[in-house]
Amino acid sequence: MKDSRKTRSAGPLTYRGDAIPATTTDQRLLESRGPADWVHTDPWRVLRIQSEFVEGFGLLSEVGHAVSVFGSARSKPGTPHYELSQEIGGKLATSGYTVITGGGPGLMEAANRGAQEAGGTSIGLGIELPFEQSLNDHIDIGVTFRYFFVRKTMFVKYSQAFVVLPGGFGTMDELFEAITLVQTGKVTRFPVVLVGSRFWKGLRDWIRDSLLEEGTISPDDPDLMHLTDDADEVVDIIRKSHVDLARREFEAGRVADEAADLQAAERASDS
Ligand SMILES: C/C(=C\CNc1ncnc2c1ncn2[C@@H]1O[C@H](COP(=O)(O)O)[C@@H](O)[C@H]1O)CO
Repeated sequence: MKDSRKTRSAGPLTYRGDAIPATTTDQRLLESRGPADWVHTDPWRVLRIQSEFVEGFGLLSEVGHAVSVFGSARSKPGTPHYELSQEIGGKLATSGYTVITGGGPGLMEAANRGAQEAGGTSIGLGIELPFEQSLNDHIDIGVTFRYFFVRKTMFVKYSQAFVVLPGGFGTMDELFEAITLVQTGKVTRFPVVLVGSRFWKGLRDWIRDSLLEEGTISPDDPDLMHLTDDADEVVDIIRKSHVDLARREFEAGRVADEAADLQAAERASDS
């Protein structure tokens, strides 16, 4: 027999008779303005962190093959490193790679600028900092993160390679995070290319003379980083590794559309 009591739906829920709440969910949402201190609690932060992942994945998941370029926020236009970063951004773009940077000034801006001027896609993953700062003017797609660790996940997840130009603590942090992920096998798919042999020589020597000597790294570990001064070589290293990876994946039968990926990588390598 049909239930003749009054009925109320609340989303997927159905209430009948005395079970019907006095107010609707919307009414409660719109009317209540209780204490606001809960927005500064960790459970709320977890939701904000989650929403940053959602925004980042949503924005970047349809971006094609990409390379992240890191380097000093302080280098000025017209300096040799700025020009080299701009050239690298341009060459990556003409080779079909989207260029991703931290979206800030200096060598990030230079790489975005090079990519944009070459007609490629230029992405900036900015970070909220204690001082006022906006994304640089050479970005086609940008997002600003609250949390460094969420932003770092985006660089690694959506890049085919890391290119690291001279920089300060921020750049070192990005370099060593990438190298640690490669060393520990958390990522297997990308080369880390250091650009600027004069700048990086001291670090390379220290890695060999101190870390290797002390046995705190393995003999092969110094080779996890490529070193060059040449924009064309940066692109060559990345393409070769991309083709090798696509071939390995294809041979392992891992991804259904890897054949198309391999062809694309080989085409890029031939161009
Ligand atoms: C110092 C100034 C602005 C800083 N603005 C930044 N915006 C975006 N990303 C940044 C910024 N500063 C550091 N980063 C990240 O670290 C790397 C550069 O840091 P470094 O210490 O300068 O080497 C860079 O790759 C970013 O991802 C005002 O000019």
